[in-house]
Amino acid sequence: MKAAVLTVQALERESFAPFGDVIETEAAARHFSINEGNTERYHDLARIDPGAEGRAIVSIFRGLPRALPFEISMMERHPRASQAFVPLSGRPYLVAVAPAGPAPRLEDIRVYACRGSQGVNYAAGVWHHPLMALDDVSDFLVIDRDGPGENCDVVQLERTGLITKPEVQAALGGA
Ligand SMILES: NC(=O)N[C@@H](O)C(=O)O
Ligand code: NI
Repeated sequence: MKAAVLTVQALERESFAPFGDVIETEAAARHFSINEGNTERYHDLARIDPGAEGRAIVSIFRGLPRALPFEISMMERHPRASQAFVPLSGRPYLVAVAPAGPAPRLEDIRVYACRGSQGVNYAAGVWHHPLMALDDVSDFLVIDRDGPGENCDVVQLERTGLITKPEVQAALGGA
């Protein structure tokens, strides 16, 4: 069956809330001045959850750019813990997510175009596609879990979806 073209939307806090957190200054519920006024603290932006017996770890993922159009044919989840991606290279990237729970169908998937100033934190169990960098090799600071037990389930989609360049450009505002 031919892959269906997926709608791409701009990442913002409210619409992403069912899947986790957006890590950006605009998403801060609280921010306040520290260091004698030299620094503004955008406070508590994401719920980092290493799960029972887990330890939160910090890594850097160096992702090769995905060529567009890109076919979404699988999704994964980390049932035991959250996983956060914060872009370090300042470039846009893509996120595809579906609610935690049963294996996602194509119609359950939401695709977001993320600016290089926006990070995401997937709540534990939220289905997502592995890192989708765009345009050039890009680094991401990743906060997720180390610990006992398997923490990555993968599913193949019965119907695949296509992420196209026009959809991505429209969501990024032509950026
Ligand atoms: N495998 C791995 O650590 N990366 C994925 O979890 C991902 O979401 O990119
Ligand atoms: Ni992951």
